Amino acid sequence: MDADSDSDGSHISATPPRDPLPPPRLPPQPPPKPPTSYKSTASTKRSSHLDIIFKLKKPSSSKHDKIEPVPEPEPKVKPIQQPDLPSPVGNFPFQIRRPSDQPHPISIGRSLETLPAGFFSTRRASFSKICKPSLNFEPETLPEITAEPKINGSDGPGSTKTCNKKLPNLIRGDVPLPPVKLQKRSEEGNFVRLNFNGYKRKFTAKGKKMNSYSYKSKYFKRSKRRVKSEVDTGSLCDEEGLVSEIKLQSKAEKPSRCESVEAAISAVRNEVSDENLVRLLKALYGYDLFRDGQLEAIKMILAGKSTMLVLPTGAGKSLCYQIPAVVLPGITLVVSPLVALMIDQLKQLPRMIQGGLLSSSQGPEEAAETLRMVQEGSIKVLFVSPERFLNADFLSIFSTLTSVSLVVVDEAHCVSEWSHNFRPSYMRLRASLLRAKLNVECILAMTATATTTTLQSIMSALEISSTNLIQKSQVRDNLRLSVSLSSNRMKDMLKLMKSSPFLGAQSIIVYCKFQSETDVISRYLCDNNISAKSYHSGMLARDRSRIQELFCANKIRVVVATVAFGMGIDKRDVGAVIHYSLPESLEEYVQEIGRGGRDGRLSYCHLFFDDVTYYKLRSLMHSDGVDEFAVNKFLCQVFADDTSSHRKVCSLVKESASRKFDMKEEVMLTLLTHLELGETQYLHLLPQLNVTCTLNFHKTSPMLLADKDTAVAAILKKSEIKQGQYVFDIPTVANSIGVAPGDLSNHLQNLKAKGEITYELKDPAYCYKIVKVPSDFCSLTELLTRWLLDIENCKVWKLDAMYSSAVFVVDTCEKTHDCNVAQQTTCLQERILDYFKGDNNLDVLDKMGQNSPFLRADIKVFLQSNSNVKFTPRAIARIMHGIGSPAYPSSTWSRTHFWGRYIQIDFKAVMNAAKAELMNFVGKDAP
Ligand SMILES: Nc1ncnc2c1ncn2[C@@H]1O[C@H](COP(=O)(O)OP(=O)(O)OP(=O)(O)O)[C@@H](O)[C@H]1O
Repeated sequence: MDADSDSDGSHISATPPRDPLPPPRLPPQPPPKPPTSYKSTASTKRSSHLDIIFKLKKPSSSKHDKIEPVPEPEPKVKPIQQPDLPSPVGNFPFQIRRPSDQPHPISIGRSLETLPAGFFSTRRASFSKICKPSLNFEPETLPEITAEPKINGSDGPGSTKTCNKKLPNLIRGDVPLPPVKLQKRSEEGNFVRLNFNGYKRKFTAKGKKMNSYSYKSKYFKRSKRRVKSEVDTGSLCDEEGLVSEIKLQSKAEKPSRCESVEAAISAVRNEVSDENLVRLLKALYGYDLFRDGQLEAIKMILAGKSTMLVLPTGAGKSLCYQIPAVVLPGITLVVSPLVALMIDQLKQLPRMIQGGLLSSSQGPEEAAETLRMVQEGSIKVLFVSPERFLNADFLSIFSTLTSVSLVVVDEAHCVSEWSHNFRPSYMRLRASLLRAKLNVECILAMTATATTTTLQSIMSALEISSTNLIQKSQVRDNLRLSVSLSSNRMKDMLKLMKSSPFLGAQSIIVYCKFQSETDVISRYLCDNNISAKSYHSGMLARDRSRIQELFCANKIRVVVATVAFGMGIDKRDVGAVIHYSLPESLEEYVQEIGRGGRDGRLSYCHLFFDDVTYYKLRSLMHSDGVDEFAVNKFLCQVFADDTSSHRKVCSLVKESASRKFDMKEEVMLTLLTHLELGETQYLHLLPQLNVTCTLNFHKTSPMLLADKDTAVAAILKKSEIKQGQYVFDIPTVANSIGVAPGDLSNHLQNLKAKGEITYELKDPAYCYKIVKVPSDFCSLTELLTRWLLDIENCKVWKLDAMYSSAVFVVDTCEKTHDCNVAQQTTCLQERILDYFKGDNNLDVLDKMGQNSPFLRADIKVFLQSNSNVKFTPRAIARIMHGIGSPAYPSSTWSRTHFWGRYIQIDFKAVMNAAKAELMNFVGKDAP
C-alpha cells in the first residue's frame, strides 16, 4: 500500500484527553484461523454489525447520485459538509432492496484494451447503411479474423512452417515438431519493441544501421539531459552505466553459439534427459548446473504436466519456463501482474529467445506489430497482463491461429484472495477458462511466497495435482536476518548504515511504507553523506526506470523505496536490505528481502519496527472493507439496466460509482469479477472504456450527416447539447444501433480522419453484459459481503503475524541475553517457515485496545458537530482511525480533530461504538 495517512488534525477535543500510552501487550492469543473458504461462511447469518446508514437530523434533499462540490468544513467542531454519500437504502431500520426499475443512466468511450483500429480491417462496419439489429458487432461473437491465417499454415513465399494443426504441448516421439527456429539476434536482440518511457527503443546490433528510434538518437539525448539535471542537483549519476548496459544488450550473438543452442534444443526434443537439459542450459545461459528444483520443474513441464513451483526469490524460477519455451512447439504466454515486471522479464530473456509483450500502455501500432509477430510465429515468449484475457480479439488469435504450448502464471499467489497480493483480474486465470479460450493443457504457476492455504487455492483454480507441487524453502540461506524495536528509526538506521557489515555493502535497498517517507529518508541519508534516491509509484515511470537503471549500474548506492521497488528487480549484488517500516505481511517481507544476495553471497537484512507504524498499518487494513448495504446498492445498480436484452453493454463509471457506494475501484472490480467467475455467472466483463464522448461537428451540418450515417443520427438522438457540444454516452448510442462500443469508437475515428468531427472521451468505466439477473439479491449480497469481510480479516491477521514475529524475535533475543545476527536469523527463519506451513501454531499478538472511556463521548460530539452529514458506523470508524475513503476523503475529513484519534482501538470496537451512538442519535431524533 502506497499511501500516506498522516493526520495533521488539531488536538482539540470536547472530551478529556485520551490515554497517551498504548494498551498493555496482551498475552499471546490462539491464532485466528485464516478463512479457508468463503462458501462455508456464506450461508451463516448476517454479520452482527447491522449495516445501517443513518441520516442525521436534517434530511438531505439532494439526489444520491448527484455530486456536489465539497464545501470547506468550518474549523473546530463545526459541521463538515459531505459531498457525495451513500444514501440510505429504504427507511431506517436498514432494508435490502431489489434493483429498482428505473433505467440506469449509462455512459461510455474508447477501449483501453481493444486492438488497434485496422488490425482486423474486415471487422469494420459501414455505418452509412447499417445497423440493422440483426447485425452482431459484439467483439466476442464476431468472426474475429477473416484474413488468411499466416502462421502454421502459411503458403506464402518464404514460409518455413507447414503445420495447420495445433500441436500438443507434450513431447512425444510420435508428435511431429516444427524445426528449431531460433532468432539469430543480429538484428534486434530479444526486444521486439519496447515502449520505454513512452519512446520506442529498438536495440540493434553493434555496427548495424540504427532505426529512427535508436538509443543513440532520441533516448540517448534525453538521458543526457536528465543526467545533467541530476548532476546539477547534486546527485551522482552519469550516463556511462546506462549506455554500457544498453550496448551490452545490443551485442549480436555469434553464429556458432546459435548453432550449439539449436543442436541442444534438438537433442532435448529427441530425448528429455538430464544430460541434454544441462547441455541446453550451458548453451543458452552459460551455466554449468541447475539449481535446486529447476531440473525437476522443467522435466515436469516438458512431460506436459501442469506444475506448481514454489522457489525462493532469486532462485531462478524464470529459467524454468524459458527452457521449456524454446523446446515446446508453440508459444509460451507469461501472465504478469505489472507492466514494469514484464519489461524486466523481457529484458532478462536470453538473447536466443525471441520475446514480446502486450500492455495497455502500448500504442496501437506497437500492439499490432507484436500480434503480427505472434501470428508469424516469431515470438516464443509473450508477456501479457491478466486483463488481456478480457480482450476477445486477443483470445481469438490463440483459439484459432496460434498454438499455445504453455501458460505461465507468474506471481501466482495473486490468484488467491488469501494471499497478501490478491488481484481480481487473476481470478480470470482458471484452468477451465484457459483451456477453453487458449486450448492449452499445461500450466505453470510460480511464486516465492505462498502459505499452504494460498497454495491450495492456486492449485485448485489452476487444476494442478498435488503430486505436481515442487516446493523448496522460501527463504534463502545466504540472507542474514535481524530485527530491532526502535523509537527513533532515522537515527538508528543511520547508525546501522555507518557500522559493519552495512558500511561495506555496495548496494542497499531501504524499504518504507509511505511514499512521503522515502523522500524524507533519502534526503536525510544524502545530508549524512550516503548517496540515496527515493523510488515510489507516485513518481513518473520515466524517473523510476532511470533510478532503477542507475542503481543496477552502481551509480546510486542506496534506493529508499516503497513496495513498488520489488518484483522483477534482479540486481545480483544487493548487499543489504533494510526495512525502515514494518511490512504488511511475512510474504511481503520475504519478497523484499529476496532482492538481497541474488549472487549467492551474504546479504544483511535488518527490520526496524515500532508501534506507531503498526497501528497505522492496522487501520489501513480496513480501508477496503465494505458493508452489506453498500454491496446491495452496488448490485442494484449493476443489474438496474434494462435486462430484457442480454446483448446490451452496461457500464459503471469508476469514479462516480466509487464515491456513490463508498467503495474503492479495486473492490468494485473484485465484486464484478466475482459476479462473472463465481459459481453462477451473472455477467460478462468487457474491457474497460472511457464512456463519455464530447463531440463537435465541423464540415457537414449534423442533420445532413445524420441522413447519411446511422451512427450520427443515433448520436443526435441520444446527446445532450452542452455549450454547443454534443455530449453522449458511447454504450447508449452503440446499444441503440446494435453495434459494439469499440466499433462505434472506430467509426468516430474514421469521421475524425475525414475532418467531419472532433471529439474527446472521458470517464473510464467498467463495462459488462448481463448474463443472468440474480434471483435472490439478499443471499447474493450476504455471500459477497461475507467473502469481502473474510478477506479483510485475513489481511489484518497477516499484519498481526508479521508484527508478532518481529516482537517474538526481539523478545527471544532479550531473554537469552545473547543477541547476535546468526541467532536472530535462525529464530526468524523458523517463524517464517511455520507461517508458510500454516500449521496455525503461530502465536499472534492482539495488541489493539477494545475500548476507551472517551470513545462514545467523542463520537457523540463528532455526530453533533456534523449533524447535516450521513454516516455509517464504518465511515465513523474510518475517520476515528484516520483513513480516508472515496466518499469521506482524507482531504476533507483529516481536518476534524477526531481524525485518527482512536487508531489504537480495534476497528470493529470503534464501529460498534459508532453504531450504538448512531442508534442513540436517531432514537433521540425520531419524532
Ligand atoms: N542454474 C543457475 N545457475 C546460475 N545462475 C542462475 C541459475 N538459474 C538462474 N540463475 C540466475 O539467478 C538470477 C535470479 O533468477 P530469476 O530472476 O529467475 O529468479 P526468480 O526466482 O524469478 O526471482 P524472483 O522471484 O525474485 O523474481 C538470475 O540472474 C538468473 O540468471
